[in-house]
Amino acid sequence: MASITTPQIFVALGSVEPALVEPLLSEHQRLIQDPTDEDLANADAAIVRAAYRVDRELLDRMPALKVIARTGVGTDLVDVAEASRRGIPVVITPGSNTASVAEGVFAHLLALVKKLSPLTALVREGRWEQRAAVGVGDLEGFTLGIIGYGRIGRRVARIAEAFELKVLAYDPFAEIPAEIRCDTVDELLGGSDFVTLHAPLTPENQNLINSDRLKAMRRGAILINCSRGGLIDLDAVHEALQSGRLSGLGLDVYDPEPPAHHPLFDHENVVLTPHLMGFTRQGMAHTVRDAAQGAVDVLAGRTPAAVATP
Ligand SMILES: O=C(O)[C@H](O)COP(=O)(O)O
Repeated sequence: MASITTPQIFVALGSVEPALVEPLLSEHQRLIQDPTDEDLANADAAIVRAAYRVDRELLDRMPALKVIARTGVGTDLVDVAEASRRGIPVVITPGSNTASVAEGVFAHLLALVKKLSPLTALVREGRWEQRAAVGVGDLEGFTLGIIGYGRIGRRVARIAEAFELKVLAYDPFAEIPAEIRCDTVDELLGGSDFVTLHAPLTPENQNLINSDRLKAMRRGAILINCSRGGLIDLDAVHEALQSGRLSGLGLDVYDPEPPAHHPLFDHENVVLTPHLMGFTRQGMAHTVRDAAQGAVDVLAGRTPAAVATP
């Protein structure tokens, strides 16, 4: 007589492409998008997108959960300590979208320096205004300050070399070559024409870029944030754009997401994307597959490639 096996349930918290997950699942495992309360109650594994909060209350609703798999490395919205207290590992996917995010930083930076959005608008309107070129710059010879020197920060530094940018880096936890290392955030801000953030959102890093820090920046600097929205104080940054302290701002991340409209969104020297510099076609394929594979590994009793520590 054939035995009846209860399927293992993978719930997607936030949208994931089924075609990336399903090939990794056995015939006794199934992926559920938009899970109901009952699906959550039966879930063995949760594949969690960046903007989805997994707190104590949600964990209570998933009593059968054996693994959480985050698409990416940022676990600021996952209560890793509580999950670990319940014996639930939190799989992460380091490296899966490093190139995507690092390239995204340069997409924002180049769009701002080369004024792509306003110039596109001019040509679209039939206005051939080459005098606008006086506002268009280059990267070569300027200094890029990188706050957070993990995988993504290091990748940004490598790409920066090809543009012949000078690089400075600050990270209290990472090893940084002496010739580019800054000992304080203010030292980095004061020495940089462009600043990009690659730090995790922790209680200490909340509003890392606030009005005092903005005063430490070079006049006319450009700020790019493709890490976590909570790292910057948007009101202070808006003021800095209006006063000319900042000449450009590139944002991929917000707090909360999706964000309410902020007046700085209307500023012409701003480039805005909806948290997908790490979730490009390629970034999505790698992060979702790595996360799903990690969950499959845990359920099979294998050690996953990487887990978050509380
Ligand atoms: O889930 C996502 O949206 C992507 O993996 C991006 O997440 P990240 O900002 O943590 O890389």
